[in-house]
Amino acid sequence: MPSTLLAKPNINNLLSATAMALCSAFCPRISTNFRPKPFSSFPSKPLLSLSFKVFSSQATDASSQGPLILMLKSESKTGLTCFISVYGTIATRCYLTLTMIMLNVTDKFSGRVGFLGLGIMGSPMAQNLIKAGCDVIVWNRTKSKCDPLISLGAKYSSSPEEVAANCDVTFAMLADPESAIDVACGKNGAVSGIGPGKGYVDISTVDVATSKLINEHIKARGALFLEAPVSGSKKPAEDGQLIFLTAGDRSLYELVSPLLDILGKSRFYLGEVGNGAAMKLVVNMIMGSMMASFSEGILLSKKVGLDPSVLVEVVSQGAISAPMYSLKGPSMVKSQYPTAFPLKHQQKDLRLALGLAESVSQSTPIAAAANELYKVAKSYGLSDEDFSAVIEALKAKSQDTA
Ligand SMILES: NC(=O)C1=CN([C@@H]2O[C@H](COP(=O)(O)OP(=O)(O)OC[C@H]3O[C@@H](n4cnc5c(N)ncnc54)[C@H](OP(=O)(O)O)[C@@H]3O)[C@@H](O)[C@H]2O)C=CC1
Ligand SMILES: O=CCCC(=O)O
Repeated sequence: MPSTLLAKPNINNLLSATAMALCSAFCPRISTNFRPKPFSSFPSKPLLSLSFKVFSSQATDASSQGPLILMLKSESKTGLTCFISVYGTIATRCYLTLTMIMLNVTDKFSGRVGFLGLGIMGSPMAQNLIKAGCDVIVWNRTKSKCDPLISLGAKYSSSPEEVAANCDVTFAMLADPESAIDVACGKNGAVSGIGPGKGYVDISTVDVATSKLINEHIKARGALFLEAPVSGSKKPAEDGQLIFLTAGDRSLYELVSPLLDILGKSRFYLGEVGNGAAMKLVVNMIMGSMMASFSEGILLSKKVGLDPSVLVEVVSQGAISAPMYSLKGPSMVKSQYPTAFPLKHQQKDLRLALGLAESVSQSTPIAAAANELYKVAKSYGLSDEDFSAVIEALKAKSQDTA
């Protein structure tokens, strides 16, 4: 009997793994093609990373038709107690139902939260915090973008300095290294308002040096710093399904984890400041090259008389399938690029990733070629289109050479 199962951050994986492990332990005769019922009724959001212990069980012999009842209990450091019951009936097939009851949920952040930068990503993130009941103060360079959030209950402050002074923790979601530095360290920047006992969480995608610089300024004021760039785009931001790549002050990470869990589906703590930025740039370097390569494939398939929509379908069923291809492919085939991740930001990330590679003499010829293509796309005025519009740069290149 397994006495301890370490749960992964995703609750569905957790429940599936728990069910399967218990099932195989208690029901040795269950056929190998056993399929558990989908756990769609369980929350898809991560709740906690927990260790489960069997605290009560009643199982009949696997060969009988009787019920299997198993209770697991876990208590987290934050006082959350979680019970999982597993019921099974063994016959020709086994049906499993998992029931999870969450009790004594105390894992929440009660301070005031600042949010700087209300673009494509920042707006839905701030909105999710407000909807979750957080006390939020917003600021954005273009003030009108604050209005929808103020209608939802946010307060407004007229500078990053004021936001940081009035909040326990301040998040920043800005375009690039320059704006991240300006908003944090510039005139009336967050650094001027922050102080001991407060925290600054930069979720913008920036390079390692920028993150370290902001960290130093925040630390010099006696406050705490966490970098926390995100994987996931507009829709995951709206749905609270982002992936956080955090690094920096561990105590601030622990403090804001309940907020990250409102905004995201998982979070990684990667140690020293710079590791989160580096991880994010590596991920986006891969993504930028993938999109450039996918664009070439779509155009080549069309040139040789194939239906690119069929290519998208074929790709989606094979080993190279990726949500990104299924999501963007159909609109790319129609030459439509509704902006979720602006092309200018993808090119910025490739540029920064190439800098990172240069700093350690790592060869990245594919990313370098992709970067050139995004630069061409920018020169065609596609900066604010979705990054999938990079395909237009290839269309133009083929015309040049025809
Ligand atoms: N969109 C996406 O899918 C994802 C984006 N990211 C990253 O998140 C960050 C934000 O992205 P996204 O929301 O898409 O970008 P947007 O371009 O939609 O928003 C950028 C934000 O930065 C502000 N800003 C830009 N320049 C300055 C400046 N000089 N001073 C003050 N504020 C400034 C903008 O203010 P204003 O409204 O006044 O222009 C706006 O609030 C970027 O680093 C991006 O790479 C990460 C994951 C996914
Ligand atoms: O930085 C942008 C990332 C977009 C995504 O992860 O889908």
